[in-house]
Amino acid sequence: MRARLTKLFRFEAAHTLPSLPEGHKCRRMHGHSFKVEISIEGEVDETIGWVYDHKHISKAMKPLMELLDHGYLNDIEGLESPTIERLAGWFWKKLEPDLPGLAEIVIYETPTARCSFKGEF
Ligand SMILES: Nc1nc2c(c(=O)[nH]1)N=C([C@H](O)[C@H](O)COP(=O)(O)OP(=O)(O)OP(=O)(O)O)CN2
Ligand SMILES: [Zn+2]
Repeated sequence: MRARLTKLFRFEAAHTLPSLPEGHKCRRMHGHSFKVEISIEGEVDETIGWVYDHKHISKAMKPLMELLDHGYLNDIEGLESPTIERLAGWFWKKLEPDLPGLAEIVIYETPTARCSFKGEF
């Protein structure tokens, strides 16, 4: 049996989008309550009944959450122009080495806007 396992995280952060045209409201510094869904896929271990302990996802995310939460995203290496697309790619590169079967990352920037990414660079 194969299954997909998803863990949800959230962080608060400020950003600007400096590449946008002069006058665009997103060039002004502002903040979001970001939500991040990390999904892995794999075979379910027949004895234990899980793909792997979702604690592994939390452990891999901990240093990233500490870096991002209440931070200014533009100051973080690789996030100089922090759209949700860029954030999704950034999370993928950071997490892939530690999370076997990483399948999808979804970033919510507002209640109505999200980006999903499956590792296709
Ligand atoms: N493709 C993307 N488009 C936009 C991004 C992004 O990362 N990728 N980001 C932004 C800004 O961060 C902006 O702050 C988002 O806020 P807003 O435009 O107000 O978003 P809403 O979902 O609330 O927009 P409504 O259309 O008013 O519902 C902008 N675009
Ligand atoms: Zn924004």
